[in-house]
Amino acid sequence: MHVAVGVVVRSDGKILIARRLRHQHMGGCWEFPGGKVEAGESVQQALCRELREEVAIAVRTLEPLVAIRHAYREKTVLLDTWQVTAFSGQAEGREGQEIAWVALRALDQYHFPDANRGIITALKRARPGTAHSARGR
Ligand SMILES: Nc1nc2c([nH]c(=O)n2[C@@H]2O[C@H](COP(=O)(O)OP(=O)(O)OP(=O)(O)O)[C@@H](O)[C@H]2O)c(=O)[nH]1
Ligand SMILES: [Mg+2]
Repeated sequence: MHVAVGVVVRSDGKILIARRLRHQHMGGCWEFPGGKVEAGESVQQALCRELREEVAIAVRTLEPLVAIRHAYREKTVLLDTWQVTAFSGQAEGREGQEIAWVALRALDQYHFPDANRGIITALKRARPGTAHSARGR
């Protein structure tokens, strides 16, 4: 399962996380917002759509962070993860989910699915790069 995942970074450096709903896979865990890439969609398009649907933000620029393949007992996911370096809108949990803005060093205090370990490691290593436009992809 190909999943578009967004690490949304605010100007103060804090990162957007959301809490998965009880009935979902990994319910109760915190996540970086995102969702499945649908047929005919690029990963960037999926990411823009999911962030609008789930947390009401419009992506302006993004850059690749890391892709993590992880096998859960029930399924294997490819977390195609992008850093969102500019966006507009006020984040809110559009599906009734809790959201939080947290500092990178505070992420360890939240419980994420096992697959996310590699994302957090990559994030800690990440250096500012060249932002790619979200348009025209
Ligand atoms: N969005 C997101 N999904 C993650 C993360 N970590 C992780 O293991 N996943 C897994 O990736 C899979 C797909 O993500 P999703 O459930 O958000 O997909 P979606 O928004 O299209 O869901 P839907 O089927 O309710 O419409 C889930 O099995 C989820 O548990 C993460 O940080 N963010
Ligand atoms: Mg989702």
